[in-house]
Amino acid sequence: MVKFAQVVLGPAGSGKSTYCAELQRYCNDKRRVLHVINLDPAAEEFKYAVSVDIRDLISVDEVGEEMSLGPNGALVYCMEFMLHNLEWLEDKLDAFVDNDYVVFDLPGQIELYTHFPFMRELISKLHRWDFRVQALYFLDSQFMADSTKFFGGCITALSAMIQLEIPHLNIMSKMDLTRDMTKRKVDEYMDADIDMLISDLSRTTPPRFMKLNNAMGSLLDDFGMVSFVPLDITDDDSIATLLLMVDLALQYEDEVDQSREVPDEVDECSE
Ligand SMILES: Nc1nc2c(ncn2[C@@H]2O[C@H](COP(=O)(O)OP(=O)(O)OP(=O)(O)O)[C@@H](O)[C@H]2O)c(=O)[nH]1
Ligand SMILES: [Mg+2]
Repeated sequence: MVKFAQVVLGPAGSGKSTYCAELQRYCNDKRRVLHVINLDPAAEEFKYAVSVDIRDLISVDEVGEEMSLGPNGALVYCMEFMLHNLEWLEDKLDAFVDNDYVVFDLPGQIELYTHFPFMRELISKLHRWDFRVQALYFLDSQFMADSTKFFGGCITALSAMIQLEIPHLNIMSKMDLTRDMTKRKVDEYMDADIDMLISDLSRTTPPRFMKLNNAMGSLLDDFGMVSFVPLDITDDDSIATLLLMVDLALQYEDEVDQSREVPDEVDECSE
């Protein structure tokens, strides 16, 4: 029995929850079942139908009040609490059937993926529960404003990828906000030429950082971290292209086709 999961991560405000909502709408239109799981214990409202909500287990507000923790401490506590009570999540996910497609909407505090082992442990559990998992790391298009920002964003994406050790796609979200940029400029960032980025960076940083810039550049290049899939949430073709890429990576269609074939075989046997 196989299930499929996208984990949607990235900095605060990068468009993760909006993507989950739009992907759910798109899948509903195509009559494809998609469950969205909210794993943000500080979330306040949703634009999607929530199938599982971490706030039914624990929320930042409760923890903040009862333990006198600030918002980030409370968030870390909530994630730890969930990890210690993973049977709660397992029970909920057990209700889904073979080939169901699940999207995890995660909090925007990137230290949860880069400094703490929560996500890594959660993903290893998902694998044990027969999920094929794909990470989508969101950066929003304002990260293309300059190469310093872009570099910083790529480094956080790399850090998350190394921590999680699962198939990873970098997504450049909010592409509807880049309509006044030339296609050439956009293409330059979607599949960035590392030498060009480094020389751009060298113009804006003091000369003593040159070696560091070069080292970071070749690190990002080695991991293929400077290429992005553009996502314009206002365009269904853009959503379809991204979904197709993830489906191919997860071999979703193969699995669905195979399970469609099973009843025929059973019929043949019973004849
Ligand atoms: N123009 C535009 N705005 C967007 C897009 N996606 C999200 N937004 C806006 O950006 C803001 C943040 O979007 P969210 O989807 O809440 O971002 P998030 O990554 O879930 O944020 P956190 O949960 O705080 O980490 C909201 O005001 C959205 O309406 C997009 O594709 N285009
Ligand atoms: Mg969100």
